[in-house]
Amino acid sequence: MLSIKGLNQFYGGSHTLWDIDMDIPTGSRTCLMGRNGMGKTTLLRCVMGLVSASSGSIQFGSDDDAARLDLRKLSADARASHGIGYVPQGREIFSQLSVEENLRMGLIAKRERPADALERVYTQFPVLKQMLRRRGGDLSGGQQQQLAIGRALLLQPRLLILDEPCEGIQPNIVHEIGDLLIRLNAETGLTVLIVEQKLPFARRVASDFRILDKGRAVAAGPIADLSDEMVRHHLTV
Ligand SMILES: Nc1ncnc2c1ncn2[C@@H]1O[C@H](COP(=O)(O)OP(=O)(O)OP(=O)(O)O)[C@@H](O)[C@H]1O
Repeated sequence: MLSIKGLNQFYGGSHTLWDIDMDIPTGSRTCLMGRNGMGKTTLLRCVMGLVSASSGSIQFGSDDDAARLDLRKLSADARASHGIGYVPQGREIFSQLSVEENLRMGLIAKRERPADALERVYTQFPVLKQMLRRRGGDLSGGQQQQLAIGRALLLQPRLLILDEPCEGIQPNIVHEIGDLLIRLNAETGLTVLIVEQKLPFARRVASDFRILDKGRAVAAGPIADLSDEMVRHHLTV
């Protein structure tokens, strides 16, 4: 679904991502892990076109898709409309806009009737329907996260990328978000790429893991192969 090869990225003179090779299989729920500051958000932002890579390739499309897209040639907007949904770290809800207005911001590139797309999201997140007129800033952290995920799902992505969606959210909502990702993946085949530092969540929700350490991809495999040794070496603070 996503194939990254030889990717390097710099912030000014600071070399942040080093020769990253990483495959995200179609239909997987892959958890990108690593300690703080190791480059996880930067890698997601390279995929979304929000920071530019200095070299390497990022290909997107089904594994048997002859017409795979070279994402580095597309603008950030075009990447979203080609089927990549993104829930950024910190959610980026417009706090002065209503829930409905926040959702409509996700529909800008949509050809389908907005009402149908919105109804689909309300079915997945009934709490959003009850709160349509509330301001985004008045929602709890968990409700804001559901709003951010709902907004990303409006364009019916094939790949959903989430950056630490459970940060600052109460445990029962964290559990619900995990259930939602598992259900969407099972029912619609949505491929999920998630940055998450909480091990129990990763072990419950992910099918696969990838680890970044000091800007390098150092370990990968099915989540069942994530060993205590890898955790100690690359993840424990
Ligand atoms: N806009 C920026 N300009 C300069 N340096 C940056 C910028 N954003 C991040 N960095 C640096 O790049 C490195 C990787 O940061 P990044 O946020 O990608 O890591 P991360 O693994 O997502 O960390 P966290 O878990 O804390 O979000 C860090 O050293 C960080 O300080």
